[in-house]
Amino acid sequence: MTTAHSDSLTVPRVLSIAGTDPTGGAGQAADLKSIAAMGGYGMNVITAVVAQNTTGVTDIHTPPVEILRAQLEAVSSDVVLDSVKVGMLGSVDVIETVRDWLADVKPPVTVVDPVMVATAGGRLLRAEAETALLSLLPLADLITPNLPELAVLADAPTANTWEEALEQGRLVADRFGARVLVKGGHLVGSRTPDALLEPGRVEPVITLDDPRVETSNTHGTGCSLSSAIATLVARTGDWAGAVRAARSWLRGALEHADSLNVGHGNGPVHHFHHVQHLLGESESTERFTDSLWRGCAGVRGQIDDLEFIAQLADGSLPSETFEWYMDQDMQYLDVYSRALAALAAAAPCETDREFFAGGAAEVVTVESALHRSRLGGTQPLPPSEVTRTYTDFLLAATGSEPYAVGAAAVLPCYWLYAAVGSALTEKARTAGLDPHPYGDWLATYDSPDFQLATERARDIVDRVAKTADPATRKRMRDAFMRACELELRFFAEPVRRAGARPFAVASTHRVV
Ligand SMILES: Nc1ncnc2c1ncn2[C@@H]1O[C@H](COP(=O)(O)OP(=O)(O)O)[C@@H](O)[C@H]1O
Ligand SMILES: Cc1ncc(COP(=O)(O)OP(=O)(O)O)c(N)n1
Repeated sequence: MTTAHSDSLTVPRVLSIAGTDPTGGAGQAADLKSIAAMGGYGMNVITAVVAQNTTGVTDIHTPPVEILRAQLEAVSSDVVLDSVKVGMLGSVDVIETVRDWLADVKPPVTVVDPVMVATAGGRLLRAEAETALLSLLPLADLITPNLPELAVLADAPTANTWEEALEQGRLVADRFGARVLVKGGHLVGSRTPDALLEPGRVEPVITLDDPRVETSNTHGTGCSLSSAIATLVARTGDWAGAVRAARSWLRGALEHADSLNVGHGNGPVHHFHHVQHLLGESESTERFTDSLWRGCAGVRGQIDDLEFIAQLADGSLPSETFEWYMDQDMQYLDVYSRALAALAAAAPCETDREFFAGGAAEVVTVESALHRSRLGGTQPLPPSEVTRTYTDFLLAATGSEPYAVGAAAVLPCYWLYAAVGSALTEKARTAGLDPHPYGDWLATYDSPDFQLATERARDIVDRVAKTADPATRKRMRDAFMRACELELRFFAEPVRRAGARPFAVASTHRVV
């Protein structure tokens, strides 16, 4: 067949004739995504309804050929087809119906992926249909078999080396008078070569060879590649260029496959990895901690609205309420210092170790000094239920959870205090209170040193999140949110308690 393309063909109309995959990684779903990803307009005719997922095929229903013929007729009687990609056919009847339709319609581009077996397991072409498939292949412009399929077409054992694969490819191209894309995805080794062969020609038109992408999420790569080529060649007529561009796109899809988190077996590739940045939340631009900060916006709003915060800002907070808060905060900080020391011990690098060890010491010396000077050397009250819950959580997160989760758990104590410190200082300045009754407390958290420490804590969480697996990132997110909620309760507790019963005033503190 010839390739009739037009330079003005900006959105090629591409028909996929294929089976289904309800998990969306292979077959008709992969074809439509790949066609769209390559800028084509995708359409599809279903050959078989396949019960499959990322772990294998469990059942196949083949609709009557009358409905297949009716689908083919419906689309080709209405739409001009610029390209057709043929995938799973399954049975002799289906093959013959599609073959007769192709012979009748003569699409300008026909790419046949001779689907036989799903890599995850399960036959997709009945054994007795293999011979019938051979009768359809002369209608193809390009055949894209994987190595086991190539062996069936070449009537030979599956190739173990690239040279053997090329030899079989030449034979198949000559036998069917069609281009063959020999694909090395099933070769053992660190590279994945592909070569485009033409009938009557010994040397490949083009050979492309890259290191294998380290991922087990390769479900549907063959379907995706063949429909991408079918789309690109319809636009340009350049087979070698289409193979090169489709392969390069597929490589990106494989590199981003692990980010999808679909299924428990060999998951799909990320067909739209190249446009992810248009969603405004690309992995490359948004910091992990930015998404955490957005996630705790509700809690931050509740903190801002607390009476405790409003009264701290305008200086109207009763001194005994502030002293009770300081008492609990001192107890909290003693534990927080131990949590930071645990992170220092678990830190994977010197920079983190130095940061958390320094933080542990700083909490004891600077912040506790502020508290002690305010409380005048009194013995602490029993910790409130909120204080105990928060400190127990921190010790568990930094003592028994992975380092990444512990680092996320201690971050709110830096970040929320830095935010509250700056906002309150600003409000206090606006209120014109000089001296402010709690000015020394505000200055501690608004100080450049504390703001810088907060930035460094964020950097650490962002860095460890980059290499964390999705499950750990979720635990980091959960730990961060839990700590934010406990911060809210911690800030709310002094006023809530003051309203609940008379205050245990400073005189109840025992002198050290
Ligand atoms: N891990 C991988 N890294 C890079 N390219 C791969 C990888 N696995 C498959 N490919 C490429 O995906 C395409 C389809 O591969 P293949 O596995 O041979 O076909 P099929 O999916 O039909 O079994 C080929 O271009 C192949 O080189
Ligand atoms: C309906 C359907 N068609 C084809 C396949 C095979 O997909 P393929 O892209 O060849 O790759 P694997 O996922 O099998 O490696 C399928 N599974 N389902």
